[in-house]
Amino acid sequence: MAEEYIIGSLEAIFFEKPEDYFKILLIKVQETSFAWADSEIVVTGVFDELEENQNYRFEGEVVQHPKYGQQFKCLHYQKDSPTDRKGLVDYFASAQFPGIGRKTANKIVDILGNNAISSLVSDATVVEKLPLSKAKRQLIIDQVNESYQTQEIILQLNSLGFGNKIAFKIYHKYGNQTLNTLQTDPYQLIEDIPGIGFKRADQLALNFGLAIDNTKRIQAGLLQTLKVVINAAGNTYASKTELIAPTLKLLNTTKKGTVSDEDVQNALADLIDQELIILDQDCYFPKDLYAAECDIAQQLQLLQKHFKANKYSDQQIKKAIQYTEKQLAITYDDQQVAAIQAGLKNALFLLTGGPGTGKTTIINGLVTAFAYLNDYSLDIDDYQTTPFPVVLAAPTGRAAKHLAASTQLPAGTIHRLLGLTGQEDMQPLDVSEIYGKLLIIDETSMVDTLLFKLLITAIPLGMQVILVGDKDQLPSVGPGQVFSDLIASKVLPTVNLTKIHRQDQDSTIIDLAHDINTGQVGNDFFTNYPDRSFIECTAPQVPHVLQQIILKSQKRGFDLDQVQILAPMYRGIAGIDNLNQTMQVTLNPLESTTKQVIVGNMQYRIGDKVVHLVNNVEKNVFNGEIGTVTGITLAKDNPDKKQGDLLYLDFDGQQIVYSHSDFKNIALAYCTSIHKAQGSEFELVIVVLVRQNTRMLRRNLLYTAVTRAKSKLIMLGDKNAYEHAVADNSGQRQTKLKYQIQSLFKPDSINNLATEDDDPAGYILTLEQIRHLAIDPMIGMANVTPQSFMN
Ligand SMILES: Nc1ncnc2c1ncn2[C@@H]1O[C@H](COP(=O)(O)OP(=O)(O)OP(=O)(O)O)[C@@H](O)[C@H]1O
Repeated sequence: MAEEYIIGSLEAIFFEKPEDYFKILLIKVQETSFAWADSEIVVTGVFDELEENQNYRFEGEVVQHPKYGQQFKCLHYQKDSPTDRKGLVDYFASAQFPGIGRKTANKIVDILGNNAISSLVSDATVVEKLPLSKAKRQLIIDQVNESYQTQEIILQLNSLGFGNKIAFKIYHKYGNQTLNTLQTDPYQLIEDIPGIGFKRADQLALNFGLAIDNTKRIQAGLLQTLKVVINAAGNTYASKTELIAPTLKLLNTTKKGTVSDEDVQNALADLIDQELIILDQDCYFPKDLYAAECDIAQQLQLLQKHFKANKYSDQQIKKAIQYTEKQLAITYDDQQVAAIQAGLKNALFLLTGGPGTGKTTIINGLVTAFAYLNDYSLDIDDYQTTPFPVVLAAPTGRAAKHLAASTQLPAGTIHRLLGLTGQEDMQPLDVSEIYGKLLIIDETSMVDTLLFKLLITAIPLGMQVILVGDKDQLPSVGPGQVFSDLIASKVLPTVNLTKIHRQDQDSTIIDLAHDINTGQVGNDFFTNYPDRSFIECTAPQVPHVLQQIILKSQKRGFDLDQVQILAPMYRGIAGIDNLNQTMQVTLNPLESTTKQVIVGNMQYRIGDKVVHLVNNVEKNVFNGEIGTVTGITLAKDNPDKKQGDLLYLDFDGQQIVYSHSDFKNIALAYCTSIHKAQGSEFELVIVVLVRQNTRMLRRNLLYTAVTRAKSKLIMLGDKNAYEHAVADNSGQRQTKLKYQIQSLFKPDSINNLATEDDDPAGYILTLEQIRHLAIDPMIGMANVTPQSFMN
């Protein structure tokens, strides 16, 4: 269909969404290619900055909006440059060209003719024909370029396959150097423009005829490989071997020539010279991760240096602990007392321990004792004008809520604390400074190197910091293993809690977690207890067995949100994707009247359990949070067709409406990855490990999965997959943070309280042979009622 057009001036911008340049405009019509009786028309589309009263030419089509009637949907637009004598004279004599009056404007049009603007845009040297001062000539070129070159460049970017949204981003970055940059160094776009990766830049480069062995291409290939290798392994650096071969593979995919090993080695040396890759003792770092590890170590040293040691006497601390014990009606054991003392005495203190060892109990104790020593009120209402002295934060929304509930104090996510939206395209340079006297971070093992760097550099000197976590859990999703590196440095005050305090007579889950942690698959590993059972089955049997378990658990009173299935991988018959489909069919089947929204190969229906995949501070939902679909409006029933289908989601009582562009941020959550469940706990956890997952199976993965279970645990799958997981303690990542810290701290200068793990209280029991599929998965859970979980 031929495109229609409108020429008209901008009267008003009704609506705009700056993040994706979408706007709704009211245009005063001058000319149209179609019949239009009104003097105005509404135009919608993606636009860069527009000037009111300026004439534009819009190309596109007339559409019928169900509510607002006929509108013009614009696909391309440009400033409509005057091409008649009067328009041109008005233009050059306007306020845009200070110092040029009508007389000079007439002269300009005499010399350059009615095509004056296009001549100036396409060839700046024509300005020399004008009998004007150098400054005025420059003014004319600058103004004309600013007004008219933009659209030329956007049109060219469009013709290279960039949509308007990304084209505007590119143009804003490079201005009138856009086309030059694209032709000479398209790989620069990977660094500068979020959304452009190596593949797209390489396509562009090869189209522009860049040689296959061009140094910039090889360097971009190396940087891309480094990024991929690091993200896949979670390390903060790569070895040379990890870099060279995959880079060659990446670059030699075209038939236009080959890149040699020597070319890659030379390009690598160049990148090191330019400090775009940092080489430190055979380790190749991306510069941001290298800098982050150095900055973390330095900031830790600064915090330590500026901390007023011996602020409180031993006597004062003793008194504060006695007060706290009385206040909280508790008697701390020796380890716990040591932890509270260390937290009060040091600039930075690390507290680690497995489930039930009293981490939360100590956070509460520390806050109470700290407030007592400093005579601070812990009543938030007393802080209308001054910041609350104790700042509590955690890496996920759920962990933050848990922290707030267990301390009865305000707690938020680290992102919110730092003023990050969670959708930053790049590592932000600045974050909000933290105000307060004591900072406590829970679930620190989930914080990656780059986020930790932002956090630690936002802490004012003099503020005390307590990092709490379980060092044996999975490390962060992003590169690094900050919490365990800090502990492993052995130069920072640390207490490793080993005594289990949870007094649950029948609970064997915590013992199992501790066994896993010490690498023991005792004979009772696969035994069924009142609170846990194991069902042996192969991958193809998993979906059916799970169906039976879930239906039974429902009969026994477990709500859907109390039960969580966890698996390590997405693909395969026992993978997360297939298990979600199976569970959806079982728990929320499609019936003739069911409304559903289809997104790729996923369907969402009212009642479905969903997980949020990214942090969204604006909507106050975070990566890993689990919610429910509570409503659906299908596009066909939505008067505002532009919105398409809508999903109404409930995250912990918070209602959020999601339209099409948000759907990529959610997934079904009957089954989630173990990583996504970090920082959350559920009454009943069902873990699925099968032989196909062997590549992923590590001790810390199974430990993290098992410790998500509050009261019931069902393990499902291949016995040897579990045995393999327990045996494989190779979950350590490659980082240099530990060494960076050690290089700045003298080991003897710190009062290191790290306690070695006690000898594991081993349960050496005989292996019970189970005829698993015949076993009731809820074995031992017969007396469970919903009330069991209410207390
Ligand atoms: N000294 C103590 N005396 C009595 N009970 C204690 C003591 N320390 C901890 N507890 C109890 O032990 C249980 C576990 O403690 P807490 O919740 O602090 O551990 P945690 O390490 O935070 O566990 P998780 O990581 O599983 O949440 C709680 O019920 C707590 O009240």
